[in-house]
Amino acid sequence: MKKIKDNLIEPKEADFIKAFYWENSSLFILDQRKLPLKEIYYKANTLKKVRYSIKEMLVRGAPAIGIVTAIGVYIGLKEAQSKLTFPLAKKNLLSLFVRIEKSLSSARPTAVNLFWALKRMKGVFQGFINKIPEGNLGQRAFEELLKSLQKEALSIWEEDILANFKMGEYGSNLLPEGGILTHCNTGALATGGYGTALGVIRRAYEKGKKIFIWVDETRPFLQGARLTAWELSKLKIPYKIITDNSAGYLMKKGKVRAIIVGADRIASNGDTANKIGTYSLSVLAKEHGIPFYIAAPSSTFDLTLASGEGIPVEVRNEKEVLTCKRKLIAPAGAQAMNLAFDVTPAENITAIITEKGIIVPPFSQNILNVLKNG
Ligand SMILES: CSC[C@H]1O[C@H](OP(=O)(O)O)[C@H](O)[C@@H]1O
Repeated sequence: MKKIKDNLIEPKEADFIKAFYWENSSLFILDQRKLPLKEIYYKANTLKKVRYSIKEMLVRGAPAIGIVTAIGVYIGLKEAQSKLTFPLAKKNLLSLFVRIEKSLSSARPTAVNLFWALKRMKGVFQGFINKIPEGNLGQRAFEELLKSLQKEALSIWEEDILANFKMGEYGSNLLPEGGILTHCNTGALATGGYGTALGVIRRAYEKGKKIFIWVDETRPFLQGARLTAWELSKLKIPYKIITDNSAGYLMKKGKVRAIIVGADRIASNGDTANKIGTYSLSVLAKEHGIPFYIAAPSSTFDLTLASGEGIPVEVRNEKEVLTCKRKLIAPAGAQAMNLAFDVTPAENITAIITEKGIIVPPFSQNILNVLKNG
């Protein structure tokens, strides 16, 4: 690979581009802000760079954010190692972990996968230091801790890919033939690989279903027009990009047989946070009697929440709405409200496709059953 400038490396060639890859203890993140025109990897080898890549959406998508967060915990500790003196007091190691956790948890608020991953990593961390009887940690023990954390992060990644395959299998049986509408990006770029909602679409197509995809452009970040279209082109799945405002009329004209989207946080009653515009789609789907599916792994559920009321909705910089390619598209001094997500009420959702099985209403009863016994 050639290094084109600090931390930006352009791959010579790649088969199916991954949202990120791990090489010599460094994380290379595909800068999704530059797709589909440029495929450039950002070398995230410090905690600050990992946090930056999540916050600025070089990497985005709930499951992908979770995996990168998990790897970020390892990178944060690895980076600190050279500045530590051993034997290291446990309390100092704990405060180092808390600093890393605080940094990553403030990157983006809505995708619960970020916090789920932090909790998984903290469990390994806590379990490890609890096994160290004395108050201090030697260099060798620290190396062992790093190995355990790296192993946990990589298994979170592998589990996600497997979950995608299972969701693809379950969901592809649900999808009808004909026009399928999807919103935002839920493919390999938003996950550990393969995709959630786009993984269901991909699997249905691989199984020979005659489907055609309506791709909501998904302003302002254009995850649909730039990322989903890019993935579908590579997969040779037929699609057309539509403006977000066209979805309703296509439904009225009978062009949409089903809608399938991803999720960033699902409450225990089935209320679901997803990219802004999802709620409107769900209302239109209900109006037109069109099935509305959510595809998400179990790591996207937040069972501490009774309903979607408690889901934090990210508000991003208004510049993302007011500009295009850094050029102002609104009058000078104009202001914008840049809600990055909305919450779809459970009653608008036909079914939630997970790697543990398909959850149907009443969600408040069935979510726990499927997630526990699936
Ligand atoms: C695989 S679900 C991805 C989920 O995340 C997206 O949000 P963002 O691009 O801002 O990270 C969108 O809500 C997708 O449904």
